[in-house]
Amino acid sequence: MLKLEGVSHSYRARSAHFDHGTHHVLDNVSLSLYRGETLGIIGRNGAGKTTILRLMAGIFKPGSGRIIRHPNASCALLSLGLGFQQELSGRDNAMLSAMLQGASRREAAAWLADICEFSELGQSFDEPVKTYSSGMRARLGFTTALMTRVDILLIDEVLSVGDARFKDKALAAMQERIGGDQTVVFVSHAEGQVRSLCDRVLWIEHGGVQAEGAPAEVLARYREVGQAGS
Ligand SMILES: Nc1ncnc2c1ncn2[C@@H]1O[C@H](COP(=O)(O)OP(=O)(O)OP(=O)(O)O)[C@@H](O)[C@H]1O
Repeated sequence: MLKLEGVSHSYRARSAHFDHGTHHVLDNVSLSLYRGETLGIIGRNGAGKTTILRLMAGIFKPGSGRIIRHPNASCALLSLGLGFQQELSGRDNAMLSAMLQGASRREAAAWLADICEFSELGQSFDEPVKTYSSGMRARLGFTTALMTRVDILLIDEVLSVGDARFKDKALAAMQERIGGDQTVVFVSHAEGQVRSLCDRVLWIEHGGVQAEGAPAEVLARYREVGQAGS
């Protein structure tokens, strides 16, 4: 569905600690994403997980290497920090999402009703998003994500916030969605979620892939190294 071939990515850095003002985040990373699988990406804070998702989504272009996406495969990045128009209400943001995905008027109306119900935002659904708490944003972000119909779903930590009851409900709904033929890349620090949702896991560190394989094995190695380093 999607392939990264020898991809490198750097950011401009203000600090002189970085190489001539350049912060090299990914160095020659190659990976393949297969149709219908859920690929987990783990790694410490700052390892480059979000950067990989943004490259996959086409938000960034790689400094070098190639990103090859299956022709006609649609792709959406679901991230809590991205995507909402702060001045608009939850409803208008959801409407915008539906329209961007080419929904008809009837589909959009059904979509709004579903988002309103699942997110349990009540009257706040019609308030501007800028007035939402982080948990409310998470509910809107997750629910909009859940209703999104795309070939490749890139999920950046959207299941990690919110209260415990909503998190359980969200996880169950995502599990059902992933169980179908949805192709997913799932970035999370929540090991339990990675283990239960993913078919395969990639561990990113020091600019490259440290390990790749079955979730239990990769998580065990990741934990071992984390403990040795602490
Ligand atoms: N826009 C940017 N400009 C400069 N540096 C950036 C930018 N975005 C990310 N970085 C740096 O690139 C590195 C990788 O960031 P990234 O967000 O991809 O990490 P991450 O693995 O998703 O981390 P986390 O687990 O904390 O979300 C970090 O050191 C970060 O400071």
